[in-house]
Amino acid sequence: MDSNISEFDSQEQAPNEALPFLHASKLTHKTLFVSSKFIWPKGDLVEAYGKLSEPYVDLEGFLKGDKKATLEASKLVRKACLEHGFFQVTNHGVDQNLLATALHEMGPIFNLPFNVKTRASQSHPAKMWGFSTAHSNRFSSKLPWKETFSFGFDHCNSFNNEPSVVDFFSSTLGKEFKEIGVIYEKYCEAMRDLSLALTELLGISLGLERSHFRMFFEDGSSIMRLNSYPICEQGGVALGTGPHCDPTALTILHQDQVGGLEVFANNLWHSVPPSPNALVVNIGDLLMAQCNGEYKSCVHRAVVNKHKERRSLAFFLCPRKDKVVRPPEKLISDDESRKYPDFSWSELLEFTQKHYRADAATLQNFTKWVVSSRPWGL
Ligand SMILES: C=C1C[C@]23C[C@H]1CC[C@H]2[C@]1(C)CCC[C@@](C)(C(=O)O)[C@H]1[C@@H]3C(=O)O
Ligand SMILES: O=C(O)CCC(=O)C(=O)O
Ligand SMILES: [Fe+2]
Repeated sequence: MDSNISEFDSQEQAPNEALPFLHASKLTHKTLFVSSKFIWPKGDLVEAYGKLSEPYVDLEGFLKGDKKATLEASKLVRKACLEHGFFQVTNHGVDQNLLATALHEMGPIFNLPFNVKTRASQSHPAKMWGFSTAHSNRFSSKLPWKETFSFGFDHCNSFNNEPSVVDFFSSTLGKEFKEIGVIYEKYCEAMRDLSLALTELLGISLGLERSHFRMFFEDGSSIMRLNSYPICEQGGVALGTGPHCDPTALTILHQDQVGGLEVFANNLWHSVPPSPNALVVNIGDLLMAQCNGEYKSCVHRAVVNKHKERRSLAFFLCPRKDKVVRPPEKLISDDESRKYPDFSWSELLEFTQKHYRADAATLQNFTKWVVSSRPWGL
């Protein structure tokens, strides 16, 4: 992993030469060549060894309040989180039509004309919302082979000064996108409800009050990201999203049936074939810090596809920005065993947006960065 704090600080904004290239490949559906900016180090390109045998957690009984089913589900979640931080959930209660519609409506969004996308692009590297093409305005190498559209979702109706999803769509994409904005607002509401329910399972699995994490997140403001991965005929050198842990707490990913998500476990990459009735869940850095490293933040990536465009929707659960991340006493044997400093979500988020490109070692490097800047240390 060659990204480091100074690289991000020192580089000037990358010229947008990637933009025409990506659009050229999309327009002609033929990849002319892969610009060197999209080529990843060989260490990041090691092929997957096989399929991941992650647990499929059936949530039906848990969501109905069945005590035995809840215990069973929490045991499966615990096993997955101790191993690699990744599992899938079935009977999750999210409306299948809403899931299908949210995936389908990504078409009109990503097929918008170039000038509309440019107007709705992330206006400044530190601004997270809107379109981004290969993050070419933020990075100058190892560009991800993807277009993204990101927006915020306030769990409690603009408590965190986030505009509503509907207002964001209308103001950013145009009034004709109001109805699509309603769909994504409903989608985010469903993801909020499911992710908060999952925090209860996580609390139970750690021997905490089931409300412990729910209370920490319920008045938060989460990140919603639509990912479009264009066809890349020259596979083997580019990556849709490079190896990383999500800096956030917990991610619920809904993917189409193309495939490309991979998880790093037992020192090997494993593919995660899409499962039509399941949603992917992975633990992020924030939750790993909240349990003092007991659960693993999932290392994952998205590989490119030579024949088909791939789409996914990622809901990243986040608390309020001023919330301080500190493990409960029950999970800390003594002060010496603290692996991470107390920090606010806004500190970690700002670190990933202004100083360090999130990768598979974000939390470790954030810890070094924080401890070096605080005279009292950890
Ligand atoms: C807090 C965040 C930063 C990223 C979006 C959310 C959660 C996932 C992060 C990300 C996807 C991890 C891989 C690198 C990244 C730069 C990307 O490829 O998009 C990350 C996101 C970001 O910084 O925009
Ligand atoms: O699209 C995928 O399969 C993974 C995307 C991802 O990991 C992310 O956006 O953080
Ligand atoms: Fe991710």
